[in-house]
Amino acid sequence: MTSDLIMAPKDRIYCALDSVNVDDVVSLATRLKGHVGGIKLGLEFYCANGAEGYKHVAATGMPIFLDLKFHDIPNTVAGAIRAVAPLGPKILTIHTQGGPEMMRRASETAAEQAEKYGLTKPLIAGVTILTSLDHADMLSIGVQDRVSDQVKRLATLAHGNGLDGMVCSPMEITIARQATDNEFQLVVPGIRPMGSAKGDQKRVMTPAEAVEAGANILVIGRPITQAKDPVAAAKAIAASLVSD
Ligand SMILES: O=C(O)c1cc(=O)[nH]c(=O)n1[C@@H]1O[C@H](COP(=O)(O)O)[C@@H](O)[C@H]1O
Repeated sequence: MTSDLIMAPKDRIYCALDSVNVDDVVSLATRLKGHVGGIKLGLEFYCANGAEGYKHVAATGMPIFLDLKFHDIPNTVAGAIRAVAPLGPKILTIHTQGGPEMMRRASETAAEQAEKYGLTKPLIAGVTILTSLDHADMLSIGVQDRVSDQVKRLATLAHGNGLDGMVCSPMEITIARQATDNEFQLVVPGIRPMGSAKGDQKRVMTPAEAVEAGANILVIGRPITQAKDPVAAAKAIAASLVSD
């Protein structure tokens, strides 16, 4: 059995609201409330709107996954985590390729800051290999190993250096779980309901397949946000998830 922070199937879904428009994001976050577990704000939204924009979305009461994928030297990543910690995100991302010391510093800093501000420590999830990359892309940047082997290596490193979870494609869920433990939270983008466009995603599965494989959290953007009726799309995805 996987230790899971999530109770109802819909709570596994974090909808990626990738937009620069605060009003649009607040409006969609409000409409999705009760139908998904939370909202993911990423680089596009945060670069345009910063902490002030974040606070408008947080005011909807939706849990927020702040996905800024920090990737820098340990001191700089620790400083970035200190800067966003007071916002109280539920999940934060860093890149595992920043290495073991960076991951340890990120985790320690998140814990220190949570204590300082009386907040729950955010789940620090390490991004492994982006879901938009395949073996040929990895070869082009000099990584000879199969994607699954590299994800396994990064999973072991993340787990051993204080991270609470990791981001991987659905195709590596099984190998990531084997390399870690049942407490480790697997945050999984690259989710495409049957028949929806892959766009720039290369390593994908359906929501139900990903949950069956052991995903804790599903990150889903365009299949919900670009749907004619985003709430209906979110509800259909939640209904497709088998309750475990
Ligand atoms: O860290 C992420 O959330 C992430 C990692 C990854 O490997 N692939 C990936 O797509 N994501 C994010 O997940 C979301 C997926 O959006 P859609 O492709 O529209 O469902 C985007 O906001 C990405 O930034």
